[in-house]
Amino acid sequence: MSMDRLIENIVKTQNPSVVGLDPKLEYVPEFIKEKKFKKYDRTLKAAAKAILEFNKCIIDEIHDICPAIKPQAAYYEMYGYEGVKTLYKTIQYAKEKGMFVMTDGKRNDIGATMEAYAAAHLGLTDVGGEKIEAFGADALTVNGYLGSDGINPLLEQCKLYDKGIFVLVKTSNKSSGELQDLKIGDKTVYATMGDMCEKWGSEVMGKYGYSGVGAVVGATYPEQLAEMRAALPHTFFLVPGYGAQGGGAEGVSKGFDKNGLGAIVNSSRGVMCAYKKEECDEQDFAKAARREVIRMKEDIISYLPRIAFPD
Ligand SMILES: O=c1ccn([C@@H]2O[C@H](COP(=O)(O)O)[C@@H](O)[C@H]2O)c(=O)[nH]1
Repeated sequence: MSMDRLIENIVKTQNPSVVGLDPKLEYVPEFIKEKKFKKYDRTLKAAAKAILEFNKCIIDEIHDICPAIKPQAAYYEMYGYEGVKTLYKTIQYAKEKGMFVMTDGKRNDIGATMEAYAAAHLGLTDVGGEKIEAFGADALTVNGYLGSDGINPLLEQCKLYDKGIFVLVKTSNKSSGELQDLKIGDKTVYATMGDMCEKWGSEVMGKYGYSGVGAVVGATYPEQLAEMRAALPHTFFLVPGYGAQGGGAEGVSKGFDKNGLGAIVNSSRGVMCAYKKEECDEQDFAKAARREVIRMKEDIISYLPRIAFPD
């Protein structure tokens, strides 16, 4: 199962964190932008090329110490088809370097449309009998609130092509409680969605005790992370909200199990913009990203047992 590959990368790097590549053009150093503007003018193509160079430089610096990247599709779609091409190239580049790639697309729709999303992001697209990889991520974030019809097509692709999904359970944003904290009987909506993840995941169990169906639980809600960790023993957590959104290492430690596994913590702006925070030479942006990945890893693992495969 793809979550096994993620776990193996985490154990190898001893790092339970993922770098979010959400590259707004304003995060890209001037020297890269100027080079691309000179060649392509101020066009979407120039922006997309600048972002690709930015991403590749960061991946080159971190792939040996970081298990995964999480490109957020919105930041590529905003640059049109050129941006989408950069998303594809970023995914392929990171995979070539051995990183696990989770595309943050938060997709969902009715079953028939979901089959198309599943083929696009996780499986293969049928072109007159030829099966072709469209984007080729290892995992995709999804919205489970349409129920099983929207999840089953993804599970099919997960089984066929060794892929995974992360379902929104308790999101990191301030207003997440407006709906997710409401009660259905004596259970919250997010806990109900968590239970559904365990059920969906039972079809795609991996060898380390976690299934191919993960859950998104925000770093900004440590109590709920602890509650979900106890309630969902087979569900791996993607934990966004560390750093820029205020989540901290002690809080996120509640999402981990006794082997230091069970969760991976995301930081996007914190890593991409580390060079701005450090106020170092912008030519050093990728090295600053590496320093931030190391700082974040040390911060998180200081609250965890040594990361190891389960007995
Ligand atoms: O509940 C959620 C789900 C997804 N996200 C995404 O994670 C990153 C966070 O970026 P930072 O810069 O580290 O704050 C971003 O892609 C969000 O779309 C989330 O924040 N919360």
